[in-house]
Amino acid sequence: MPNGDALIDCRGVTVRFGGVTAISNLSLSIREGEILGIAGPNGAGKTTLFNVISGHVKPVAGEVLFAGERISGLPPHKIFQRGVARTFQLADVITEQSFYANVLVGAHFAKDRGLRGMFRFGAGSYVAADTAAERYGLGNRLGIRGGTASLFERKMIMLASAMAHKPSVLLLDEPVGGLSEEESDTLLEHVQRIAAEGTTVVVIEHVMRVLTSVAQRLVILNRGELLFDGAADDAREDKKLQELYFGSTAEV
Ligand SMILES: Nc1ncnc2c1ncn2[C@@H]1O[C@H](COP(=O)(O)OP(=O)(O)OP(=O)(O)O)[C@@H](O)[C@H]1O
Repeated sequence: MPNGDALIDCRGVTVRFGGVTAISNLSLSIREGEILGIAGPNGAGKTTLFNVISGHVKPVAGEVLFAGERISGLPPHKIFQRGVARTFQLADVITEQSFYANVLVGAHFAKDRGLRGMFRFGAGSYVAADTAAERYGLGNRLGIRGGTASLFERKMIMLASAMAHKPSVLLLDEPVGGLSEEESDTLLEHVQRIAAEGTTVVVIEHVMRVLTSVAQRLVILNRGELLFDGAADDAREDKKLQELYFGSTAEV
């Protein structure tokens, strides 16, 4: 359960791409232990927000704090090593390497091993990769080449490698997009378990009924600004949202 402390604090974050303002002076706290859902129409700035938190995009103004320390400005691998892991909207794997090697890479680079340790997989990485591969249902396909993985398998490989060293925060960018109902349910069960075991989870998802089935709190972005921040149950009652979001293109 959330204990209410802000684990990630975005303060006045602005991101621009040329003339496009993707995020505009956004302040948002992600509380320790919660599952936070993020929704919003196409181009609202959801993925950009993840990119700022994970260090893939630098804000032109504002800052991001993790556990009270500024992480904006750090490179992505340093932020990952601090305990902020993520998955990507496009489920990508190393196609020429096995399922196992893909997970092992995540397990290895989740820790800062210094210059010498960086080039050698140690026992700790293997143990973490073994455990994560088993946990995320990859145990009987470890030797298979990544390039042959189905969409669901690619998503599970990404999840296993993000989770191998039990990060404090997991950012999931449209984790169930393209999956069958059964595959979505399996993935969402993993998400619930990850949260129950103490990792703070942030999920971007378009389909509101998927989002409200896992998230206690919802943030809705529109044109880079915060449109709603509150209990998932209250989102449907919000008049502004009904007009701008539920009434238009969003699948409910
Ligand atoms: N690397 C980039 N270069 C230029 N413009 C970008 C870049 N990344 C995002 N944008 C623009 O920033 C805005 C926000 O994009 P973002 O991908 O964050 O939205 P989103 O809410 O995740 O959308 P979707 O639901 O379609 O994934 C959009 O106008 C997008 O075109």
